[in-house]
Amino acid sequence: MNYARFLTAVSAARKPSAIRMLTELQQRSPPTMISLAGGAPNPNTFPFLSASFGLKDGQTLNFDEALMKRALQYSASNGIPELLTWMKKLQKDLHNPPSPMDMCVTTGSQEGLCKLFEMLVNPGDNVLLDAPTYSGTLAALRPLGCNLINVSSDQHGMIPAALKDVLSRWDPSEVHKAGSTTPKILYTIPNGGNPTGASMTTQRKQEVYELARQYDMLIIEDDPYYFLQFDKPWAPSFLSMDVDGRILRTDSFSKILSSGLRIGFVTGPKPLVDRVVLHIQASTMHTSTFTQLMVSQLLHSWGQDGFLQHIEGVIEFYRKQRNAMISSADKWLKDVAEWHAPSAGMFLWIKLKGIADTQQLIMEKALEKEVLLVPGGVFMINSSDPCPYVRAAFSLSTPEQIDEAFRRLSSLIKEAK
Ligand SMILES: Cc1ncc(COP(=O)(O)O)c(CNc2cc3ccccc3n(O)c2=O)c1O
Repeated sequence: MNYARFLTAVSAARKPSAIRMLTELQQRSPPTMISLAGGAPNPNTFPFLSASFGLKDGQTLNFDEALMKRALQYSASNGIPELLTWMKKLQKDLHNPPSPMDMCVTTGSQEGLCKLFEMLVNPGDNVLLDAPTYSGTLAALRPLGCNLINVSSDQHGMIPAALKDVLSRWDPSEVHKAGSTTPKILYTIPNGGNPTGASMTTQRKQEVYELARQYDMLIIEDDPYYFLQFDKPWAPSFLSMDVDGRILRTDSFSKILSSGLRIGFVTGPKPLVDRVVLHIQASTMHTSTFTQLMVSQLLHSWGQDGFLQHIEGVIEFYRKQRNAMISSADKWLKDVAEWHAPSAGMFLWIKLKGIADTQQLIMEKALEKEVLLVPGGVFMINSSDPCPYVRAAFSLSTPEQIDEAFRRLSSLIKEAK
């Protein structure tokens, strides 16, 4: 594929940082190399000596003096090699991408999304996505001055017929013409969508991918809830069907290992991942070496089987939480609201009957009743559009708290009518 047409002028202008190149050259050099090049600080001056991390399975991870010095030092912009190697094998084993792919570590998938959008989206570009969608994505896209076009979706994700209808405004044979306004980017959250909890069927993914081929679009597959799919087999990803090299996938450890460690990944064609890394070089330089090493030590100690075994425990937790929320919704909300039980993720998308817009109800009445939810307008392309939905997360509250929260929500809906 020719990726040049997808890059913004800013991204195309990025050049490797000489200093970062030297750092990486030094890190690849034999120990006999004497370097007076890098402006890195001397770790012997750092006050930290060592660290050990107690794990819930009884194991301990240790940073001895030598490892601690490395953990506290600059590292490669695309990520530390041992973490990248482990993750590349996991991606290959889980998705078996049919075309060559590269990866880089990002500070959360939020950084990955932000850098992908800034690499690909020019002011005035038409960008396709299925709203309601993650508010962090809207926050990253809106300032870029692009035209966000909604593609209808339902509890099974983006509707291919709706995408076909939106794309019918353009002639696929003119996609590469200068000045073409045909969308180049499609963004979607394929599993346990935020805020809808929707998961895309395999059939729909295949149809959407074929339309992306027809109109030569890239697909950004934002998939932080991939490991929170409650049922097996896990749905095939867009990456697993990417015969052309048009998928840019963002993964995250936030929902399965830690959100505060800020570890995410971008997976995609090397020419595009390289552009993201050039941006990292000029912005954060790299994700924290310390947290990368901490996670890498854990993953190498667990192995892939241990990692997937941990995931099973996480899935069971969220399945129980989802079941508790659905049971409380059935008990308190069935006369005043509608919803679809999610098969992944941590969110329930609830439509309040007889309420045109939930903003005021949630931001005023619900607070009085001491129940906090997110009004649906937050997730819409036009946040001022009236939205009868609210997002409820079943990740943090106990089943008892969820039940009481829905009792409060039920009473305030009845009072609002
Ligand atoms: C679809 C989708 N894509 C990317 C991300 C970013 O995750 P990262 O890997 O941790 O950077 C997310 C995280 N979503 C949220 C985060 C959050 C953080 C503080 C407080 C509230 C938050 N709420 O509500 C969220 O939905 C997401 O849902």
